Amino acid sequence: MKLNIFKDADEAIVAIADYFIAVANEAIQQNGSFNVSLSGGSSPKKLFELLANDTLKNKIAWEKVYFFFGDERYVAHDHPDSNYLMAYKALFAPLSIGESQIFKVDTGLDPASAALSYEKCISQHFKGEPVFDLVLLGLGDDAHTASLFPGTSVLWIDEELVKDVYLQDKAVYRISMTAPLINKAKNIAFLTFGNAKADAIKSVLEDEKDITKYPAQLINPVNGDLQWFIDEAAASKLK
Ligand SMILES: O=C(O)[C@H](O)[C@@H](O)[C@H](O)[C@H](O)COP(=O)(O)O
Repeated sequence: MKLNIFKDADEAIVAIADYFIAVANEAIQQNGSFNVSLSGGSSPKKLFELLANDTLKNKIAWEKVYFFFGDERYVAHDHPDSNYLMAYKALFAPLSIGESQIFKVDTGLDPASAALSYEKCISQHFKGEPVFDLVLLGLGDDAHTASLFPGTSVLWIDEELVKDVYLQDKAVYRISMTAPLINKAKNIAFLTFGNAKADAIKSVLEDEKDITKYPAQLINPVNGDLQWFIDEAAASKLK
């Protein structure tokens, strides 16, 4: 695991953008394509916008990139909370990414069927072992990642690749990749910044192992590389 600490969020975002480009080009050179799972929430928005800007957009052969989602809110794709919608506006539309390259969660199905359908979609795409070239992750201030939230049963899944997750406190469903799927990836990278994440990062990286309280501790690639891209504010509680 490599912990990269930057002065501020913008420096962390520039660094992870360069990392994204390097991983993408290595995958495309080796296998002819780049399979990436995008994180949701607000943290990655500026990363996506940076990758799509005039300076960086020509660094990757985007027609060889296939996009998946580490998790999705159980809402329509035009709902403001949709992770797909955020990525569409910040990345897919500016780069004119073809629909055939984007694998959305079918939130038109019931939650359990949406999860099963997404799992089948992933398995069919990889025609076997689903090994992402890169999984981008964020971290919640409660130490969740993707939709692996504290105290949820999805934390104990060791078979399924995708699961529906009911968040009782918010009375909403999420659809999430499971830790076993994420951990198959060749590269996993967290992008996390801001004071609000300092306690969670300290718990995940330095506190006792307790995945019920700190689900992001589940993230441990089987054979791949794990990197954190954080700013000094988020690192402020680390020893
Ligand atoms: O759908 C989501 O919300 C994400 O996948 C989630 O795991 C996110 O990465 C964290 O909650 C951090 O969210 P912020 O980046 O908004 O702080």
